[in-house]
Amino acid sequence: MTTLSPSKPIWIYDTTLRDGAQREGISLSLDDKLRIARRLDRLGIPFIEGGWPGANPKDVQFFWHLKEQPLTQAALVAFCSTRRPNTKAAEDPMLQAILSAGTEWITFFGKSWDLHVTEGLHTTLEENRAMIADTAEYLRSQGRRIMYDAEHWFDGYKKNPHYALSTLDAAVQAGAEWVILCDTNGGSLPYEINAIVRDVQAHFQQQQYTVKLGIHPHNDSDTAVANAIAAVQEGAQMVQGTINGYGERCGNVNLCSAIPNLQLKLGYSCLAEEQLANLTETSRFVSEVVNLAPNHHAPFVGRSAFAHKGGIHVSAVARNPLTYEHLQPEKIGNQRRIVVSDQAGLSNILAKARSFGIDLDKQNPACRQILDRLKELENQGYQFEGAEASFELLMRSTLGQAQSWFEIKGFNVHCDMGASTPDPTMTSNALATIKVRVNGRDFLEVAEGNGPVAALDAALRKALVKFYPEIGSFYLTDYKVRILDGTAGTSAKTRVLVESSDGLNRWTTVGVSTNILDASYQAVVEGLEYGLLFVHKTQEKDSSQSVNLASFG
Ligand SMILES: CC(=O)SCCNC(=O)CCNC(=O)[C@H](O)C(C)(C)COP(=O)(O)OP(=O)(O)OC[C@H]1O[C@@H](n2cnc3c(N)ncnc32)[C@H](O)[C@@H]1OP(=O)(O)O
Ligand SMILES: CC(=O)C(=O)O
Repeated sequence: MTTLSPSKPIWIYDTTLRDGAQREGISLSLDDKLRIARRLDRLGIPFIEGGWPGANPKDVQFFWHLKEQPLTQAALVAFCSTRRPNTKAAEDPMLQAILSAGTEWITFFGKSWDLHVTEGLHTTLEENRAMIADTAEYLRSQGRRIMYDAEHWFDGYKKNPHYALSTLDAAVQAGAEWVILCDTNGGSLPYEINAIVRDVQAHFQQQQYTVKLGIHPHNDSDTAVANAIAAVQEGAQMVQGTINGYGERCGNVNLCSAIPNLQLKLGYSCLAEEQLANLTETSRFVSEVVNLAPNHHAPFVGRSAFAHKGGIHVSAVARNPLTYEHLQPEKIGNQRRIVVSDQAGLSNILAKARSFGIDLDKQNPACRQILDRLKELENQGYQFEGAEASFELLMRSTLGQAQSWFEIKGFNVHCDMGASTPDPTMTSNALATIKVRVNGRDFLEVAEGNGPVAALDAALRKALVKFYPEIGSFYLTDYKVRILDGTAGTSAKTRVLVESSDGLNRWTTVGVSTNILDASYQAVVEGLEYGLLFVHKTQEKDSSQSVNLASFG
């Protein structure tokens, strides 16, 4: 079991695999669930809720897999509801399925709000209390440890505090070790959380309960993180939430924000310090597995969370990062980024040069030339913040450091779009001819493609791969087109962003023209040039390292 520092421990309970999977657009396979569980286990999350065994075959298999090959640190938790009204807990098939999952811990949820009891469950207030107590007692009698999720706690308490508190009494007196107050509809604001958690603490003290308290906020009012913090400040010791805030409707509390706020700002202990530095990677891993694009602007873990764009900011951050950063990005495994755009100043150029391994000094007049060229091109429609490879090529060419790998002497693309009903078996409808000069000699190449850009790209590679075999491993991973002046109709200027890869690294280049083919051509050519530059830079670095090592040998 995970051990936390004794100073102000907060138990993090992850429900990405259950409540997170209730988000529209997420559909996890068994393998996805297992991969996420193991990653959260490595991160040191103490409680991982795996799902609702019995609700679907996948969740049954998930618990079965983890029974065979258990997690190493975390306690795996099975989730379910109370028994059905007017039945016996021992005869409830759903509770039998939960027990078969074989976990030490079980979380079950019950109704706190009288409206839900009478209108949702269609039963009496008394029977609902009995359902809670019987479920806890039965699961306890089977040797399990119990957490009780008080569904709709805050709404229920606001409407009928006396009845709501009596449902908690039922759970605690029947042996629940934790009571978790759920803001199920996500409508509460932090001041309400403060006041209500304080009332619950007072009630528990009066009853001399030793049960521990947790919070499970949803984000419908965009205050889930603030609500979790408010509850913790009133004495809650557990936060139930999800990675990246995934969850039904607007999501659950985002653990990637709650954890660093609690730990780095308020001095609570949620994760081991060295594990906190894996939070960014975990956030991105989970977004990859659930197949949702990461939110670049997410606080703490987003790609842009520490990205500086304005020249004034970059200049100050270069002197002292505290000027525009609320904490050190490395603490949660993120990193500072400097973005180049028409909002840049010389400081952005210098910072970028450093990151490219280019030795550049503010006194060098080329520095201002690069900045002016950047602003002029951005004014024409280029966008370098999303195309850093093109910016490195621009910088090197202004500094006279560009290597001439090849020169395009001309190209021609022919598209055959004549057929009124396209033949689905036809893989090619475009033909590109290109003349390229390499090492002082001209070469003519022809290639087909299923579109003009594909044909041009194929012809170019065919001409170059003889000289630069590494080009054989480059491929296009993304192609984006944006119309820059929408009112100009089909004669509008277009910006094309091309992302290329060598299987390990990715880089993006940009082209702008009123002719979409010309814009694509610029971006594709720069993609190949940058790929060659990158491969050669890496080889030089590797060989200089081996020379250094040899000199130590
Ligand atoms: C706040 C939360 O996030 S709670 C978790 C919500 N998550 C899910 O619902 C996902 C998993 N759910 C499921 O797979 C299914 O809904 C199941 C297997 C649980 C139940 O399926 P079904 O038997 O077909 O019932 P259905 O989904 O239509 O309705 C839910 C039933 O649970 C009952 N129920 C709701 N809350 C509770 C509770 N706390 N205790 C006992 N029963 C409850 C409802 O009254 C309803 O009963 P009814 O069938 O007698 O009308
Ligand atoms: C239990 C739960 O997920 C909720 O009330 O939101």
